[in-house]
Amino acid sequence: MMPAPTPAMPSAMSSAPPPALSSARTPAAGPSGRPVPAPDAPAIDVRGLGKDYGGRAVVQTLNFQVRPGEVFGLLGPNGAGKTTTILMLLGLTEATRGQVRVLGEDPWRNPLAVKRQVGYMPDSVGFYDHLSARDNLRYTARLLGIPRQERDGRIAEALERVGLLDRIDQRAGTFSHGMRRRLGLAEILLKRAAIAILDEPTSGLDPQSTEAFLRMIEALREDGVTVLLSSHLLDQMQRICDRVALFNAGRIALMGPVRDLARQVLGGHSHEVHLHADGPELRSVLAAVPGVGGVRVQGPGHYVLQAESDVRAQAAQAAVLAGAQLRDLAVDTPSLDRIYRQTFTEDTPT
Ligand SMILES: Nc1ncnc2c1ncn2[C@@H]1O[C@H](COP(=O)(O)OP(=O)(O)OP(=O)(O)O)[C@@H](O)[C@H]1O
Repeated sequence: MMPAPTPAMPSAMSSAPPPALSSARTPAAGPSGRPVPAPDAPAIDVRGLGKDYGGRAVVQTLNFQVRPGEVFGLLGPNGAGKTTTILMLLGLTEATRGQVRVLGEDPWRNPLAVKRQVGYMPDSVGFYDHLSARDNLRYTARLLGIPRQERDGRIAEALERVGLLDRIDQRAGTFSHGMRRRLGLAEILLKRAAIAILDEPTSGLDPQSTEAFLRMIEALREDGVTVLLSSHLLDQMQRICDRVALFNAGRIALMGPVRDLARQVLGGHSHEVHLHADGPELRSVLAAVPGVGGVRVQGPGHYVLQAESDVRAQAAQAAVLAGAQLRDLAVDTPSLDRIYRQTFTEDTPT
């Protein structure tokens, strides 16, 4: 493969075989003789997974499943254990405990079977700097065994999708950080991987490049690719992830769709409506608006409504009918950053 700064794939397994995962496979065998994953099996199935370095658990005991076609985010601060988890999913480092199946395969026992179907973009993408984008991808295409007559067409298609077709003959060594990331994604597209694993995909990108990259990840989802990504940029990822696992100190502290996490952490509500109005005491009027679960007064004439949905219109109408003069109205759906901060300041794991 290309000279990415990642450890080499292990060629043999060195631990006792783990017990079979309960639902990840059907007993049927495919043409290779290997078990074929059931159609409803998770794309990635992680059970009790952990990793120790020097006697210290850097990944504790993870349990999560990623469904086919889902965009799943492993999110948390630097050093939380996200990259170590990804390396275990790829069979690039051996788990100390627990089990992983990627498309029904054990990545430590069958790293090549996993590698065939999984595209990986590491935190720092490595290419042959003296070669053009086209030649870097030709090299990859040869390693992937893509038939010669298909290679150039697929390379052009992949580069077009990441917006690098006009740079096809430019040397990778002259590419900016953002362009290298896009070239990394082109490699995954070239491979037609069923799963894309992206480590910190938008780290170091300016806002415009970040936006472009997020759209490219959304396009992967539209293609039915399962995406697992890691990031410490929680708010950027909140938009594109179907579900997130929030990491803290090697553990998943919260997992689910962002809106569910907001409900869990913010007292059962997913929206806050801020209403500023001059006039009579409005608290009881606003509390009676359908869908409002609670009202707090945050300052003079500043009411905060906790609700299950965006109730701005109903709240404004109720305030005006009660004789108030509306000054400002806004809705706030809590950001992942806020959920994270709130969780870990109130409940800091040891
Ligand atoms: N090969 C190693 N030997 C010893 N400790 C390691 C090794 N690799 C990672 N660690 C430690 O494991 C912990 C988790 O690191 P990891 O890289 O998985 O975190 P991360 O969440 O991906 O953060 P980052 O985004 O900074 O990479 C850190 O404390 C790190 O120092």
